[in-house]
Amino acid sequence: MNLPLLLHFLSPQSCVFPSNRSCPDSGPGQSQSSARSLAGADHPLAHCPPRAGKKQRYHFTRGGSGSEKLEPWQPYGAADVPLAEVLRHLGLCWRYFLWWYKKTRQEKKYPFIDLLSAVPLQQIYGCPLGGIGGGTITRGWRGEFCRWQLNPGIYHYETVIADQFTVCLRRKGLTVYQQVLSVERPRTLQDWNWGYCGHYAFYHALYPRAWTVYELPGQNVVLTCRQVSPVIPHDYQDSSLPVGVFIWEVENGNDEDVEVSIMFSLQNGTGTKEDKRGGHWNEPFAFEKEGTRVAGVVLHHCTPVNPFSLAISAREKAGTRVSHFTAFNPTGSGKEVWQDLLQDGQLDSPAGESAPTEKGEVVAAAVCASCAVPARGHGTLELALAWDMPRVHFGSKEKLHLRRYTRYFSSEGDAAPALSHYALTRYEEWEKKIEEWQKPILENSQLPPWYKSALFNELYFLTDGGTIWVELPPDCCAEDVQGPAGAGLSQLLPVLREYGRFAYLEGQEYRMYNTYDVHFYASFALIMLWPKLQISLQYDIAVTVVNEDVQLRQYLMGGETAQVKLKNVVPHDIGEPGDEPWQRVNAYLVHDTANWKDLNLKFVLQVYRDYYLTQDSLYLQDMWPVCQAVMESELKFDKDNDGLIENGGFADQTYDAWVVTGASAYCGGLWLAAVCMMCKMAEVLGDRETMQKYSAILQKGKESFERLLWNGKYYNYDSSGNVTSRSIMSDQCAGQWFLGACDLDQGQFEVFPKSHVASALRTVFEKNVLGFAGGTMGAVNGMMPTGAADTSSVQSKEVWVGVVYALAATMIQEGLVEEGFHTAEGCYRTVWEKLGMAFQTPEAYCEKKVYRSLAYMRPLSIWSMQLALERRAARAPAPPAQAGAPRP
Ligand SMILES: CC(C)CCC[C@@H](C)[C@H]1CC[C@H]2[C@@H]3CC=C4C[C@@H](O[C@@H]5O[C@H](CO)[C@@H](O)[C@H](O)[C@H]5O)CC[C@]4(C)[C@H]3CC[C@]12C
Repeated sequence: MNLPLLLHFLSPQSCVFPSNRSCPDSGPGQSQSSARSLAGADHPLAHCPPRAGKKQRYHFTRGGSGSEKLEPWQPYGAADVPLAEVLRHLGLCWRYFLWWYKKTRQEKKYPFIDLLSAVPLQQIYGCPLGGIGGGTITRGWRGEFCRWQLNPGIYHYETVIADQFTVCLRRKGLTVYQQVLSVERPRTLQDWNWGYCGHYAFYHALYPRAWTVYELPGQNVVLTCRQVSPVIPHDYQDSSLPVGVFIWEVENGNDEDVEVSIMFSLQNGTGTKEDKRGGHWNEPFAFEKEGTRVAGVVLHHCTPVNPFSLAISAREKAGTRVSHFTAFNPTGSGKEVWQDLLQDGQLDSPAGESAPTEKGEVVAAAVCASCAVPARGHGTLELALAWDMPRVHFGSKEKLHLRRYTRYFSSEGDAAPALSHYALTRYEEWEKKIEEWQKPILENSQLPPWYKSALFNELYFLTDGGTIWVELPPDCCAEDVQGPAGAGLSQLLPVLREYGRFAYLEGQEYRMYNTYDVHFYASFALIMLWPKLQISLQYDIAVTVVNEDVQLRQYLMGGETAQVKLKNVVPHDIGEPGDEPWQRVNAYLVHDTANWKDLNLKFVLQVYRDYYLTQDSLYLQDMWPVCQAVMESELKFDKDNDGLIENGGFADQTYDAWVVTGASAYCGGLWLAAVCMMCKMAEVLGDRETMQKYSAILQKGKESFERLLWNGKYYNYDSSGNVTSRSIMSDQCAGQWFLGACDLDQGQFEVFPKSHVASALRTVFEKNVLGFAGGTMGAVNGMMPTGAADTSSVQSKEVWVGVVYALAATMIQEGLVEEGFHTAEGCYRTVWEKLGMAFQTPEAYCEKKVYRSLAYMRPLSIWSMQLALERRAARAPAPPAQAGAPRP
């Protein structure tokens, strides 16, 4: 049964309202009761898309006008940090302030982290539009176009009020209903009929798709807008396209025919001051190919840096008419457009382009698709949004980059019509592929619905993480890519030529690309869904390893001066969008990460994990010398030669404000896992000498690890003997997590005794999960054995969502399946439900009031839960009816 029919059968019959402007409790700010009655409701429509069983609600859903009370949480501010902590970091605060002042006030640039003005929390976001690396436009769950990332890595959080869908219904040649499908009542475009009653709409999102169901009060007509973006695992072509499609299904519940028009209006720009700079213009277009015609308007946005065009369009077919309005003033009353539509359900469609805007002027355009829907029948209207910024400069403007999609479409800035046509003729195929991919998981009745929502919806960050995917210039030679040191990687050029270069931000607020200590967690999503992008990213990291940047700079945390990048160490990140990523690495200057203990290990762990999952031997061969080089660097951290590295008495790993001294569960565990993988790789590659070297280290190191850190129940935080060295760290089994993911956790390769791993995980579950916030908010990073949270650092008392998903995966790997799901569920419910942070999952939150760094990379680690589940299912003899189901 197709979706509209399913919806039709489930539609409530009681929601018929006589007036097209009234709402049960109308007015600009709707009452909470109407919102709540839908938001948490057992509204029948909440169960529908996409073809879910009635009892499954595995999407992110919202309803109503959205004014329901969500808790007013705040980004971390000075007031939330204990005085002792501030005093401890006085030097950092001062150095950061000086650096921030120079960056923002003198150089007029974006800082890579702006601690002094965090992005304010808006609990409005829904599913973003667009494929990978071509820019993203996020819509809110109420339908607004509100988050923009067209310049790579740079976000604008601005609702553009002219960007709307409007419906017009006509019966017997007369317009009977015309409504902007928005709950807003703005001061501009006041001749439009705003204030659609949110009570009649319901939103569902299951990334990369979303559905909004609108009942039209008093009309007995139901509209479902299905939003689709081309995000298709293992597809490296269509997944790169900067497009989104809106398929409007119309259900006519009346005994007479109705003519339905959907108008899509869009401002020329993204709601910034650039929209008023002048020189922008609009142009109608029609694009016909292989018998299909698509028509609409291209909005040329002519900025000096990174100019782009937007295109709104609809597909013409028998019975569907497409019309347009080339240019109107979105800051005026909007009367001309409104009346034009009202008159006959179509737009005027003048030929010719609009005059370029004057300075201070803003321009918008509209496209309209109309069809007749028979009595008790249904119709479909297909509209699209495409954006085309093929050539991009980062902040430094040194290098010109061509986006990935220019491989398939023009790079001249004229591709918007062709992109629109392609999207409108291919989206059905995309949907089929998305369904094929998602179906086995959605239909697995043993998986809880919240997990299905979390798994797919958290994936938004792969596109909306400031993501950029570019082509290697055709004339690019090995030295351009490898840098002066010459990495000697045989597959570097072939891989980058074939799959391009991929980078995503650590977070929308932490603007560093491919932050490697964090990508370690998130990389599961990439290796499982777009493995070639993970391989390409690893080649980029390998190149940076062998190169250096001898420039000196002062580091903010300790105040020491040191080189930007040392040879033979993994960088923290590959640069920031405000500068020249890939070219200049290590935008992060809080610590000198050459002394971090986790980065090199995380490279080795990913290399073997990637090899294990892809069986790509050429990749393994290329990465092997790089692994050896970074392990040699790392060996220097084993100062007492006991086979185990020691931390340096500062926050020298991903928990970059949590000090570690001596041997530690986190870095020591990662080290042993990496040493084990070195042995395994040496075995695969037949390198006996290296195998022997690392086997000896592993023997010694395992013994030291157990002796220094095992306390009978779990591994101590560190061996310093400080007051908090017995802190229970939720991430203490990170090494085991990777070993388990590669089936390297038993027999000859067992690194951590199985009984110790089980005991440590049970302790974490009991203390950090159940003992924190009533067991409902995931796992706190650090917990004292007494049952009080470890408050020794700002980060020990935080919950890190991505760490929690990784912990849950480790639990599942170790057979603690129920515990794993309970642990992860706390984070999903906290972020997506309690805090209203849909599609902006933060790095961290505390038990009360504060969170840190919205829209963050690490939570993509939820895909490691999926890997763990798939592994278990593959290992278990599946009962015939439930093949593929996890066994609790
Ligand atoms: C003016 C402030 C609002 C108040 C001053 C108090 C400060 C002394 C500290 C309070 C909070 C600290 C910050 C917490 C987080 C940070 C993020 C970090 O960057 C990335 O963080 C990841 C961990 O979340 C890490 O894994 C990544 O590799 C990092 O790229 C940089 C340090 C800091 C900003 C930290 C600094 C000190 C406080 C502001």
